[in-house]
This record gives sequence, C-alpha cells and structure tokens, in this order.
Amino acid sequence: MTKSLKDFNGRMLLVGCGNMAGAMLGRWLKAGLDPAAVSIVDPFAAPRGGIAQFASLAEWLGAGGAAEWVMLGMKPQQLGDVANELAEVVTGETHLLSILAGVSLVDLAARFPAARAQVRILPNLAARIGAGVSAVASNGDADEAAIGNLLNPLGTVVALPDDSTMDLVTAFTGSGPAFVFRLIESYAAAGERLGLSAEDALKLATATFGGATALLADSGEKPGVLIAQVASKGGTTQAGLDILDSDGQLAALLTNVLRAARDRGRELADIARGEG
Ligand SMILES: NC(=O)C1=CN([C@@H]2O[C@H](COP(=O)(O)OP(=O)(O)OC[C@H]3O[C@@H](n4cnc5c(N)ncnc54)[C@H](O)[C@@H]3O)[C@@H](O)[C@H]2O)C=CC1
Ligand SMILES: O=C(O)[C@@H]1CCC=N1
Repeated sequence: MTKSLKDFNGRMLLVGCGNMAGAMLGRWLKAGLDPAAVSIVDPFAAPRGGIAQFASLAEWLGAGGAAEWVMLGMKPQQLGDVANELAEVVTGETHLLSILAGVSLVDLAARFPAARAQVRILPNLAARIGAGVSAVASNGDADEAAIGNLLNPLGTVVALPDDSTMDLVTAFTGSGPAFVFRLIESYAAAGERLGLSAEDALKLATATFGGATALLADSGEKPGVLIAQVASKGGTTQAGLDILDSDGQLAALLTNVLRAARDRGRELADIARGEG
C-alpha cells in the first residue's frame, strides 16, 4: 500500500488537535496530504500554517465547513461537549475516526449512528516520526484501503477483528512510549547514582535502548536468543539479570502497570458516556 497521501480523496476535520492528533497530522502533511483538505476545530490548538482553524464547530459550520473524514482528537472526557453538535454533521458519507482512549465502537455508534463507518484507531506518539503503532478496528462500511493509506505513513498498522482488546492495546502501545521513556529515565538515573554524569547517563541509556530494540527488530530473533548472546556465563550481565529476574518481580510490576492503564480506559469510557 502506498505511503503517499497525495491522492487522498476527501476533506478531513480534526476535532481536537493536541499532542497526538497533531503528531498524526504532521506526518500526514509530510506524506503529501493537502493542507487545504484539512480543518481543525480546537479552542486552544497552536496555529498551523496553511490549515483552516476554528475555535468551535459552530464557527466551522458558519464558514461552510464540510468533511467526509472526521477525527476525534480531544480527550475522552470532552466527548459529551462535542458529540451532540458534531452528530448533526456526521452523515452517511462520513467516516468517523476516533483516537479516544476507552471509547468503544459501540459508544461511537451510539453517538454517531448516521456515520458511514465508525473507526477506532489507537495510535502512539512515535507516529510523529513515522515509527508509531496504530491499532484499528471499525464498524460499518469502512473504506479499508483509504484507512490503510492514512495509517501507513504513521508506522506499523495492526488491524484488529473488533475492539474487544483495544483497552489493553491502548495501555500496551498507546501508553507504551511513556512507559519506555520512564524506564530509560530510571536507567539513566541509576547510572548517574552509580557515578556517570547526568548528560552521559541519558545519552548512553537512550543509545542502549535504541540500539537494542533496533537489533531485536532487525534480527528477527526472540529476545532470549539475544540475551544469551550478551550474557556470558558467570559474567557481568548475568550478575545484573539475577537481580532483574528475582522472584518474578519485573513481570509482576509490568503486569500491574498494564492492568492499571487498561482499566483506566474503561473508566474513561464511563466518563465519556456521562456515567463516571
Ligand atoms: N498522547 C498520546 O500519546 C495518545 C493519545 N491518545 C488519545 O488522543 C486524545 C488526545 O490526547 P492528547 O493529544 O494527548 O491530548 P492534548 O491535550 O494534547 O490534546 C487535546 C486537544 O483537544 C483540544 N480540545 C479541548 N476541548 C475541546 C473541544 N471541546 N473541542 C475540540 N477540541 C478540544 C485541546 O485544546 C487540545 O489541543 C485522547 O483522547 C487520548 O486518549 C491516544 C493514543 C496516544
Ligand atoms: O494517557 C492517555 O490517556 C492517552 C491514551 C494512550 C496514551 N495517552
């Protein structure tokens, strides 16, 4: 599938364009999306040259706004604020895309029943450099080729048969970069505590995590195979692994991290339905 969006056919409205939707938009523009085909409705978004921006849906409609592609990019807690007004502009021609954590396809279909398709996308911030992960599931008459064209420039795309695992995926790949950044930060802090300068520690930690993940992806091996290539019997690595592996603490910690993030998605969905 092409990574160019030059031929993307349709007008796109972004309702909310902060960190995540802004990262997607930046990548789409790099991939050739015509800025004239995009509008943003966001009361606080930073100005973006060449793109029509509005503080409210009423203002966008007043300016003759129309779009076949509408993407929800605000917080799930704000769905109630925008849904009623937006539902009026979502017709049988509209693909309603949502990157909102927690909010299910069933919730989207209830809010936007007239849409041609409801499409739940769970991107991550590395979309900014085309190295993200987007999980996608849809409902209705979705144009899968067009959706693929939109998501491919953002990085890896995983199509799910339905959105039953999307809250877990949200924790895993959506929140995932923040967990990785925290691990790197903590690794660097530990290096600093043991004697490295702060600058060297962060530089070395970033390069070590980056190199290791690049090698893992390039090798096609399982992590255990590469661990064995680093850890000499009775050597330094094994001494560290013995701490990392003790009592299954790392596995338990990461399971708890993902469970908490996944379950928060369910709570956000309740809030978005006005039930939280
Ligand atoms: N940040 C991330 O890495 C990821 C975020 N998401 C989802 O993306 C969505 C946005 O998250 P962020 O970009 O992190 O938040 P953000 O706070 O950076 O962006 C939200 C934007 O919505 C705007 N906004 C607020 N009220 C609005 C309204 N009534 N109408 C239109 N726009 C309004 C804000 O001005 C802001 O620019 C959330 O639903 C989140 O669950 C999903 C995956 C990853
Ligand atoms: O923290 C959040 O709620 C959003 C969803 C995944 C990443 N950021």
